[in-house]
Formats: sequence, C-alpha cells, structure tokens
Amino acid sequence: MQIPAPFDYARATGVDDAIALLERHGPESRVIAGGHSLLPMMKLRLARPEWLIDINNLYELDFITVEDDQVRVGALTRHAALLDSADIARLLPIITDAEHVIADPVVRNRGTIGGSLCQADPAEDLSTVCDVLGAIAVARGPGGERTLTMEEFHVGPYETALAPNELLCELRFPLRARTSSAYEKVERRVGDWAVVAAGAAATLASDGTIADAAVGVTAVNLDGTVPGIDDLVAGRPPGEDLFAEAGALAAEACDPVADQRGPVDYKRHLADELTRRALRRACARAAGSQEG
Ligand SMILES: Cc1cc2nc3c(=O)[nH]c(=O)nc-3n(C[C@H](O)[C@H](O)[C@H](O)COP(=O)(O)OP(=O)(O)OC[C@H]3O[C@@H](n4cnc5c(N)ncnc54)[C@H](O)[C@@H]3O)c2cc1C
Repeated sequence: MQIPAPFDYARATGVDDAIALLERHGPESRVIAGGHSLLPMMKLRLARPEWLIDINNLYELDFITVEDDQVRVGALTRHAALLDSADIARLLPIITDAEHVIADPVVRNRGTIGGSLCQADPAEDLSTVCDVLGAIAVARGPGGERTLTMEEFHVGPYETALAPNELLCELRFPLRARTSSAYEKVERRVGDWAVVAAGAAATLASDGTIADAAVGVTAVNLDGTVPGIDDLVAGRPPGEDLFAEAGALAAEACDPVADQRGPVDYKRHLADELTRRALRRACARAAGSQEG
C-alpha cells in the first residue's frame, strides 16, 4: 500500500491565516485544496511536504461572480460548481465544455480551479482554457495582492510564479461583446486525461469577420496560446479554409512526445483537427451570441 511520508496538518480559518501558516512553516509547507493532485503525489512520494495547510474552510474563495466586464471565479471553486453554473455556460462556454470531460464526478466534486492551475500539469485542461480566455490570476502573500497574466503565472511544467508563501485567490476572465469560445478533447476513455485537446476563443466584428482569436492546445508541449493565430484570422470571415489553416498552424507549433496515449503523428493530427473544431464552434457561438 502506498502511504505518504509523515506530515503535520493545520486547517486555515481565512486567507490571512493561511498566508501566516505558510510563512510560519516555511517552504516545506504546501496548501491542500481538493487534494486530487497533491495526495496522489504524496502517496508516490513525489511530494513530501512537512506541513499541509488545508484551505477547504476558506469559503470566501468559493464563488462565481458576474460583473459588467468580467467573470470572477474564486480559487476554491470546485469543478462541479463550474460545470453546473448557468452563467459560465452562457458567458464562458469553453469552461463548461472542458469541465464535462475533466475526470469523473468524484474528482470534480472536490478538485478546484485553483488546484488545477497551481498543479500546472501540462495535460491539465483548465490552464489551456485560462490561456485562451486571457485570464488574470490574483495572488495574495505577506506583501499583499498582485495580479499575473497567464504568461506570467505559468513558469513551466509543474511550476508557477507563486512564491511558497503565496495563495492563488481568484481568476478573472474578461468579457467582450460578440465573443465566444469552445473546447474539444480526445481521451482514451471517459474521465481520462487528454490525448490532445484544443481550446479557442473568437471575437467577431460587426461585419461578421473575425476581429481576433486565440487557440491553445493541451498535452502537446506548447506553452500558452498558438503563436500567429491572431495575425492569421484577423479581418477574415470564419470558414473551412481558415479553420484548416489555423489547424495546420497549431499542429506545426506543438511538440508532442510518443507515449502510451499515442504516437507523435497521431497527436499532431489531433492538434490540427481539434483546433479546427474548437475554432469553428467558437465562431458559430460568437455569431449567435446575445452579449452585445
Ligand atoms: C483520476 C483523476 C483524473 C483526473 N483527470 C483530469 C483531467 O482529465 N483533466 C484535468 O485537467 N485534471 C484532471 N485531474 C486533476 C483534477 O482536476 C484535480 O482536481 C486538480 O488537478 C487539482 O485540484 P485540487 O483542488 O485537487 O488541488 P490539490 O491536489 O489540493 O493541489 C494541487 C497543487 O496546487 C496547490 N494549490 C492548491 N490550491 C492552491 C491555492 N489556492 N493557492 C496556491 N496553491 C494551491 C497545492 O499546494 C498543490 O501543489 C484528475 C485527477 C484525478 C485524481
């Protein structure tokens, strides 16, 4: 049986208390949210924190708030709450698409958006979603609050820009008129991690051409969004030729590795095909959008 190395445990009573506990117990302490990534790593002894700081009582970090120009999502918001949210489905449907295919109900009932982003697993779906949506991360530490773009937040695989005594508190998703988004994923079986997935967001101009767009691809070694997509699509009408060009660009930009989920050529093919599908659906949704 796999059991973690010994650790101590403290349950934080608020954000300031969590930060104080992280300060007091030093860099060998780790926040635990849903525990669906951290506990398996501890059982495999890939992580050996000396202290676990439990943030599950920080209800102030569990919220979905719609404002005029943005949607704010607390870091402790569970996957299940995102999946169930009518506001998210209406305004940021790429999140709903992704949540349908993240793990299973057991994981979704406990796992959090903050834990997903902080784990920074390259196969994790919500990082791509946040990249594509241009999300802003709000972190708090002993020095106060700071905001980071996704480019600043993601440092590399399993690594973020958060200091050991900082807490991810919130994600902010900008809202724009005539904009929508979609996510497409291929998995080997229901609930599995992506073989490859792609997310797209598109904003349409009043004449129906694409004003701008972003595409991100999951599990194929591509950080951030696919470079060059915006230049490719800007000013052009949505259509199959354009989606094919975007798919080819995504396939070229990624750098898949062969593993138990498939060979390199297959993954590159999926990056191409899923990019086409995601961009096609994002444009169709933007055209039908009632948001301005
Ligand atoms: C069987 C299984 C299948 C899965 N399939 C998928 C999948 O298909 N797609 C997918 O995207 N994910 C998948 N996951 C991962 C799942 O989404 C996890 O919920 C998520 O990765 C981590 O969220 P958590 O709240 O459980 O984080 P935890 O495990 O509690 O924490 C993860 C890391 O983030 C840190 N952390 C957590 N919250 C904060 C915070 N607010 N501030 C600072 N640091 C923080 C922790 O210290 C730890 O280092 C799967 C997990 C399992 C177990």
